[in-house]
Amino acid sequence: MTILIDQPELGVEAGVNKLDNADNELVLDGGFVVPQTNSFGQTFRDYHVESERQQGVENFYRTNHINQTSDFVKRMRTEYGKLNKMEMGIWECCELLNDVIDESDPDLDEPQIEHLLQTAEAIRKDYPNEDWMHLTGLIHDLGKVLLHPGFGELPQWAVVGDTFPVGCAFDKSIVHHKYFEENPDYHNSDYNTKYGVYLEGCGLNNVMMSWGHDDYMYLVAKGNNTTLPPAALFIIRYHSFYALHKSGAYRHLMNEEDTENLKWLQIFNKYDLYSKSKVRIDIEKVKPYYLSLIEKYFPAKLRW
Ligand SMILES: O[C@H]1[C@H](O)[C@@H](O)[C@H](O)[C@@H](O)[C@H]1O
Ligand SMILES: [Fe+2]
Ligand SMILES: [Fe+2]
Repeated sequence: MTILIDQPELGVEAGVNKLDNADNELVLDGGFVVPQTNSFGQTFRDYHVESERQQGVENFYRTNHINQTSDFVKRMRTEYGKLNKMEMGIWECCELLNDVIDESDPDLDEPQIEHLLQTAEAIRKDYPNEDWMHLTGLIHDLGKVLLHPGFGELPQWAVVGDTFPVGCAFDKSIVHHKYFEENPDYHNSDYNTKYGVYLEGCGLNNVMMSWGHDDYMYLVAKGNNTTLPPAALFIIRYHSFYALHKSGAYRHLMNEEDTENLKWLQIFNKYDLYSKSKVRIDIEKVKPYYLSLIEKYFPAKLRW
């Protein structure tokens, strides 16, 4: 059963379907107003502006780009696909993320649980009837538990940051692309062409993505027989694939189903990205609603 409770104020003005309001803030499909700047007063996803996080984020991408090889991804998918690391419920996992900070993110330095709820609540404001999207917002980053000791305490470069296909050429639109020059796959002629090991229109399901929280959470959701719709699984799996959903690269690998799902991902992305603000959510107040969604779409305990 889904419990309906009042949605707390998110601290944003109600808007209508228009592009700009008087303060030049982007207004999305409903009431959620996109802020112009992140918590640090900078524009979102600016990887070059001088800020307290810039150097750390750039170092992060350097190690990430050097180490994410086709071989590495194969090993990780096999190992973590076993889902034999832990047993726990979805909410338990949200709480585990309480002390995780993401070093790849120039826009956010808050505990992850805040980000999960901010995303979910922002979506709920504009899409009140799509409860599957609310839950997708809540769980999309849960794969970051890979950073925890119980999961082998993987390094940040193997868990967070934007993702990209391995096994074919790294697109120029990928953040800090120059660091791929130190990745062995960059010099491997099987892997460094436009198609690499893939065929035109083969479908993203057949493409190996750099290893991280997206693909892991996808494996967890699928392996535990979630009843969430395919679009939700697509969002979870590719939400960090900015080269695709923001820059339009790698479309030659997509099939028709991917094209349909991509529309939902692009809607989702606005809430994932622009809800990163200092707006606080009263966790205890919204918890009963999310527990009811978890019960609707997941078993009580999952294998991780
Ligand atoms: O730094 C961020 C963060 O790690 C997000 O969770 C991920 O989805 C983004 O793609 C990434 O750029
Ligand atoms: Fe993410
Ligand atoms: Fe996120």
